[in-house]
Amino acid sequence: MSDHVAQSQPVLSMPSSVPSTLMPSSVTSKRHPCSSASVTYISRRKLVEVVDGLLGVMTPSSTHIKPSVHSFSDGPSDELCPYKAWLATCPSALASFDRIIASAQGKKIALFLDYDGTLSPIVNDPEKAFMSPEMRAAVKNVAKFFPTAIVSGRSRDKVFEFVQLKELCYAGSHGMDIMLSSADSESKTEDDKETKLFQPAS
Ligand SMILES: O=P(O)(O)OC[C@H]1O[C@H](O[C@H]2O[C@H](CO)[C@@H](O)[C@H](O)[C@H]2O)[C@H](O)[C@@H](O)[C@@H]1O
Repeated sequence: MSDHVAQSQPVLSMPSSVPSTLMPSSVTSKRHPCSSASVTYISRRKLVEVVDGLLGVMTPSSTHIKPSVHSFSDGPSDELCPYKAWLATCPSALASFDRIIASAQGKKIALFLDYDGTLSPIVNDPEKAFMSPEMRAAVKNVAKFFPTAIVSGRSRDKVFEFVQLKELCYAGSHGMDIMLSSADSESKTEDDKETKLFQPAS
């Protein structure tokens, strides 16, 4: 998350493709005073509702494999257990939702999601790591409010094949291959589409 122009409320950019009829009353869209961009103001209650909906669907498929104590602990003292020390500095985002919401205040929010073990359950056959319709709907919903990207070790095409949401950005091959959202590209020229869709990694 990066600092942004908001004063008391989070300020989120909304894709222009979202019809105003779909916007709940706690979300308003206004022309940004300093540019032609449309800026969406979302209430804290709505922010919690939208993100909480995604987390609710995501929690069961998220991998929570606690490493064996034997592989990490050198002795009986908790203080010596590297896994616990690591957790203290890198707590689970799913268990830190309140802190994340608090620190989102006044920031522009973008959402970066992993695919395997986050949006899909871990299964034996990688070709069958399907995303549930509920998960797809939850991700589609958050993408109405925040720029949303999936970053994966898989190829970009494979992740798109599973997810099938044009409104997202996709980074495949651990970020080496990036495709921006193509949801609003229909009206653009072929040159513009090429520039927008295929961004070389730097
Ligand atoms: O960066 P990610 O989106 O987390 O991708 C990492 C790897 O995901 C896939 O493998 C993992 O999921 C498989 C399906 O559930 C599972 O069978 C495998 O054990 C997991 O490691 C994918 O097959 C790999 O190519 C990705 O690098």
